[in-house]
Amino acid sequence: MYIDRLKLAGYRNYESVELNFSPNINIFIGENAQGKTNVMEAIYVLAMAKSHRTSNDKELIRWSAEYGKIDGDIQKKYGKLPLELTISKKGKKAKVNHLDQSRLSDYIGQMNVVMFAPEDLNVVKGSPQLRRRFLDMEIGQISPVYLHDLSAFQKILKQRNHILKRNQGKRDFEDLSFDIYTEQYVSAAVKVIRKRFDFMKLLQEWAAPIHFGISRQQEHLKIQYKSISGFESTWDTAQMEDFLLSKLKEQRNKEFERGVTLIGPHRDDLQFIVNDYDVQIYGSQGQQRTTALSLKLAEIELIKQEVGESPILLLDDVLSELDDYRQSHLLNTIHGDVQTFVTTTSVDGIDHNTIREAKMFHVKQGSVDSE
Ligand SMILES: Nc1ncnc2c1ncn2[C@@H]1O[C@H](COP(=O)(O)OP(=O)(O)OP(=O)(O)O)[C@@H](O)[C@H]1O
Repeated sequence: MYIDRLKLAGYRNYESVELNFSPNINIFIGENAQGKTNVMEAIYVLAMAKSHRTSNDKELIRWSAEYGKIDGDIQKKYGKLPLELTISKKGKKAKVNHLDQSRLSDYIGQMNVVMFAPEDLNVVKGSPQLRRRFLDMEIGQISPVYLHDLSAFQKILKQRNHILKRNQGKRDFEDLSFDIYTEQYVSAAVKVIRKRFDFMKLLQEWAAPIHFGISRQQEHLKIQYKSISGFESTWDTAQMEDFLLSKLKEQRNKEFERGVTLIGPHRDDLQFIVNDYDVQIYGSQGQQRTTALSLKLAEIELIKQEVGESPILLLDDVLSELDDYRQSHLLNTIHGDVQTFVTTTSVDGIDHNTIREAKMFHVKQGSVDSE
């Protein structure tokens, strides 16, 4: 799939702009703080109904505007798909094919993007929260059911935490409604973890050979889902539910002592193993970078397989950061098949053939000129 046309109104530093893209490579050049990332972000938001760099939607609205609007035409195998997202102080409204969507979780996934930005390097070395967010966003793109399950889980977690907080410090607390919440919590938590396990397995299958290639046949990458509950990936749903319930019983007094739910997908993590050691702890910066790149390339392949179309690739400020070998590996993988957006302050350090083939956009203070 590719995005043909994008129109921004009242979005970040854009008052109003309309852009037509190449289905292949599009390069956005400009000095710092001119609005290059804002365009990448807008494409991402159009796909995910959420920014990759803030959870506060109000930041997306231009300072002087009442609302921000992103609309774009996506070309898919079966034809054109117009998407529209309006962000106001009251919330977000989405349209597919000019028709209002009542639920955002039904909207997400119409258009698939893979974003690779400098902060993605933190997926390996940053906090577990970043890795969980990575997982949730990626699974959500290919599985709307996952987004429903995740929001059901978050709701029940909040309710359960509320009871724990209200009764914090009590020992041997007995309450029927808490037991009912716990049962609902277990079933919602296991649904989320089950899907994460399945996704990780698929991602690992794609990422391992890609990583082997980028590391010049030197490194074997393994990605593991680290469940705080101690689940095994081979367990079925019933085994997981029994196990989680018994763990929660064991931890009951501790949970009331702390006033929060201590076990579940909100505490889980991912682990990246290269040649039997943990890259997060022992990996060099180059190895962490290669791992992050392998993950992104694996995501492209995974989306192709699951959705049946290539996602759109957004490379924000990272292409010139990669050495020649990694850059050419990336460009060979996507060549001619994946619509790609690149932002950069200078074309120095970017492969000449890529520049020759690309449509160039010059960005200056919220206005864009194309060549
Ligand atoms: N809500 C907003 N309303 C108006 N302007 C905004 C808003 N949010 C951010 N900006 C402006 O957008 C500009 C930053 O744009 P952007 O993040 O796209 O930079 P960039 O061109 O990618 O630069 P860099 O190369 O440094 O990453 C800044 O000038 C900032 O003040």
